[in-house]
Amino acid sequence: MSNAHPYPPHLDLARVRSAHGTVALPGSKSISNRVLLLSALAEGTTRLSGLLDSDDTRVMLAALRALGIEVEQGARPDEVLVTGAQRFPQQRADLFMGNAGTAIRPLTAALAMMGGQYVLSGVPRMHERPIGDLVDALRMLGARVDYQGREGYPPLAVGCGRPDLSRPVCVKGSVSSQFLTALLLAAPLAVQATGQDFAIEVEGELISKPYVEMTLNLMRRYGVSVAREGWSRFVVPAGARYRSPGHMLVEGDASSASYFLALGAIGGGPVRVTGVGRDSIQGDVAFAETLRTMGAEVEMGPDWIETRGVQVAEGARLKAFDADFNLIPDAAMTAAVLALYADGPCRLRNIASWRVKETDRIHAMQTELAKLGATVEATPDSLSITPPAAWRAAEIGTWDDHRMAMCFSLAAFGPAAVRILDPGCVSKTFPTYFDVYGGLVA
Ligand SMILES: O=C(O)C1=C[C@@H](OP(=O)(O)O)[C@@H](O)[C@H](O)C1
Ligand SMILES: C=C(OP(=O)(O)O)C(=O)O
Repeated sequence: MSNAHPYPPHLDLARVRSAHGTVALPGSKSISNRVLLLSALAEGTTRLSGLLDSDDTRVMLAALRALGIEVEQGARPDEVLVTGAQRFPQQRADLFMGNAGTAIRPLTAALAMMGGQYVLSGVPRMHERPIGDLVDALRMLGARVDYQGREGYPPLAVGCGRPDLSRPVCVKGSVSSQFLTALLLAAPLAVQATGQDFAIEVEGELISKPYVEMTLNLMRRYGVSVAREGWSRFVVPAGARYRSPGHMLVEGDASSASYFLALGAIGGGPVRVTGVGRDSIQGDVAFAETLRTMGAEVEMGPDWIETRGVQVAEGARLKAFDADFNLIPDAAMTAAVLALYADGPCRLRNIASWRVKETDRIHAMQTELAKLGATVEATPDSLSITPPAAWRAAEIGTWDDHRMAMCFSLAAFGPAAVRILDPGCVSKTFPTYFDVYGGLVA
């Protein structure tokens, strides 16, 4: 993992009035880490193009290499060739997963299905992010997974259990959808041994549903079709086995797109992002609809989105909103900062998962928006934001959360000076974010 942060310890944002231009998006984090794992578990070699290069994908790549998977650089810088092994060649490894939920959760499930001697750990915050619901499900199957520190959290030790997939397993879906995603992705590794279908039942409410849809879509491209009954039961067929599709093009990241689409909505525009559009398999493209309800004009093609809007620096306002953001938890942070420019109080509902992500995002967002002069009320699962009557200059803490840094860049359209602390934390998913941002605003 590169620690070469291209940014200084803090960044004083230039006050800006307008935004326009076109951005070719970096690859989707969620798709990149899924297809890296799927390719590693598939028969054959997969050429992955458009892969994201950031902390989250680097920890996944390093883990796969440590597990004995052959990964070669492709002909282009954003291309790798992954040669799959249906089992990981290395039976022992210590794997550092940074703060990447999309790496540690699916890998834990895959390693537990195979058995071996593995340790998975991460940065201190990763050791505060829950994984107990996944571990419970894996143990129910007979896998061996032990906590090395606090019960319910990484670091984890995976041992040699004997997962038995002939009975259904239950997993809770209310804390993170990544636990269900992890079980789905890993199931074909053990289902072959049983000669029977394997059922996963979801207990309680499932959050962040579009990410599960993305998992199913990508599994299909690798030859495994999962049958389902709504969101409560998923059946992986007997004999399921991953086969390389040969080539996979990773879409641009729809969550990263949200910052630029927001720039078009508050800086006049037009701002166009390329790499995601109408044909995307990422739920966060629905953020374009959120912008529409705030008054922005949105156009979409198969693989691009363009926004135009008002100029908030000239005193224009976005329309206030009150909405359920459970389906787009990541892009929802962008909406929270846009509330600074709304014509009335705004509310984000059903976002409890924010509390267990890179930081407690409800608390972090409340703290930093308040510094700028907004009135913010938080509940366990919602945030109400009244735009500032009088803006105040602020040093914005980013809480080691890439999205805090990226979405607060939108505060530069306000009348007060804004300093972003530790802007380098964007390296989790978008190492060059502030350069791209700088190319769009004036
Ligand atoms: O499966 C995925 O790729 C993701 C699922 C979401 O997490 P939750 O299911 O924990 O909300 C999202 O916030 C995360 O950035 C990526
Ligand atoms: C929640 C996020 O990441 P993770 O994949 O680590 O859960 C995120 O990127 O906003």
